[in-house]
Amino acid sequence: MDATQEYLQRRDQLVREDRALRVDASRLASLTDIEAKAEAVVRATRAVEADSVWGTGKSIFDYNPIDSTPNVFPGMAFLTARETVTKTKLFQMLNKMPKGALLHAHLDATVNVDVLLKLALAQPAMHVRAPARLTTSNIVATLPEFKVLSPGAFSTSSSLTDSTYIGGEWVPLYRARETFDESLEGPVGFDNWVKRALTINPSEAYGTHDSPTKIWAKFSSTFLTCHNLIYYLPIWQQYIREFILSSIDDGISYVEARVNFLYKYMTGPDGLENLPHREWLIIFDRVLNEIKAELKEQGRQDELIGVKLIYTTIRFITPEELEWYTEDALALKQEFPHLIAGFDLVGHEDSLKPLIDYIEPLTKFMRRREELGVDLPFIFHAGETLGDGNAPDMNLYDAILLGTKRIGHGYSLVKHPKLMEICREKGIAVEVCPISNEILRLTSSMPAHPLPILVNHGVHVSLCSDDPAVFGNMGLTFDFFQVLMASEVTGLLTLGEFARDSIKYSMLEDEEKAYALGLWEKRWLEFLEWVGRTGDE
Ligand SMILES: O=c1[nH]cnc2c1ncn2[C@@H]1O[C@H](CO)[C@@H](O)[C@H]1O
Repeated sequence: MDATQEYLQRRDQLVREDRALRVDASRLASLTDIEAKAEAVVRATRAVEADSVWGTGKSIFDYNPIDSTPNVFPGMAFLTARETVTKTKLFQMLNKMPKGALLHAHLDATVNVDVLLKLALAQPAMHVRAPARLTTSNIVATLPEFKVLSPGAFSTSSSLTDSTYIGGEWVPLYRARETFDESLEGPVGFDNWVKRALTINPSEAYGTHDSPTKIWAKFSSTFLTCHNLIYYLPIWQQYIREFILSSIDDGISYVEARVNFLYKYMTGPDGLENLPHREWLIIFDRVLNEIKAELKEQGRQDELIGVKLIYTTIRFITPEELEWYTEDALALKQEFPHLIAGFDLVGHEDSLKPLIDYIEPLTKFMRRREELGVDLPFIFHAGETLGDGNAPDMNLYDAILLGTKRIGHGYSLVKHPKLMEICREKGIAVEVCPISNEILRLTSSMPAHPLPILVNHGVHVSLCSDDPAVFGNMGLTFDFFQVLMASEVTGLLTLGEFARDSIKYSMLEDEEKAYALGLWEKRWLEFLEWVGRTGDE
């Protein structure tokens, strides 16, 4: 062997050793022909598009002081890349991939805003108002407010833009849209006004609100605005249906969705806000069963394993108030054991209460769980921060000590070698939300995201969309795409490993899990074969 050959061998060996802990290491060690072929097709497609779609075609020696061509690169900021992404061959391939489970999504932000608006417009009881008549000069600075009024109390007011509109008056939603003034672009202008309030746009994320705290102010306002649209039973039941069906369309076969139980009641068909949490679950169960029955009729029952809910409330409540919620969650779990998967506290970690502030009610909850023999695990958000040793970063220690089954986000986990080791040993997977982290300004783009650090340390992850209606990353294809573009080590088979892990680290019972994995493996194999064939075309 000559010196070069020997060097190359040592080089290969070092790379292998360095990558030995990776979550995909054992799978990559021996590939079937089908796996190897699909992997090669995806890598080749990515390489071509890295140039043809995401390249600038310029060398670093081509300096032009007034260059204004757009700044494109693989894994670039999602909101400016989105349209281009959807046109790529790679995206179209990934769209067909069986994704496994979606383990981290806040139900309030899971239905496309166009669809939500359409559902709301069909409800005569849904009203909208603004603090003053809307004009070209105030519309951008004004947020809509929605409310369901009781049948006897419908408003006769007809326009938000007419000179007769008195600020604060309710207008039926569909009428406010029909009468929206031409100077504000009529009904289309109305739709855009509502949609702007429910989503984050690129100029906010990358311009005016380019810091975690500023973008969270916008982000929080989207939840306040959409609440009254969603938590009206006639809409809610259609909303859930839409969420489940659109997830199936994206190749997701199982979901654990976080539901915000902060508000104690939802508005019923009579316009009264009086439906308690258990009614929500009764409806949820009904919608889920209807969908399962329809799928079965169509011979598609294998496309949906199920949907479970993670009980959440928000980290601004007092520790005393938390006791009400933990008791509520325990009661719901006892009544609907098949529907409730876990318990979590959500909201902006940087500014709200850390887990340690709730340690009394949380340990009391653990005792109560034991007494009642109820299996209701913690699945905590923790470490969704840029901080190092600050309160949200310290949430990671508490989440782990409290026995969390998974970690939501865990963005700062890579700073903690001991905690990563514990995650590895105890099988605590991290719900990584790549696009969410980028839009909420923790990372400027995907190449700067810490995901490869977790993967290289052998910490298991599942990729998640978090709040797709607000970010525009509906389904899981966008998150899988961004991750694939941002690493040369990660390939299709790594994505497959993430999908497999999303089922393995779900809260499904052992038997359900084995069944779900079996179905996924079957679809995965068909998908790999299909990808391979596209390489022959
Ligand atoms: O990424 C996140 N981290 C923490 N909390 C979140 C995130 N996305 C949404 N919510 C919280 O979930 C509630 C709706 O269910 C919202 O109030 C929002 O604050």
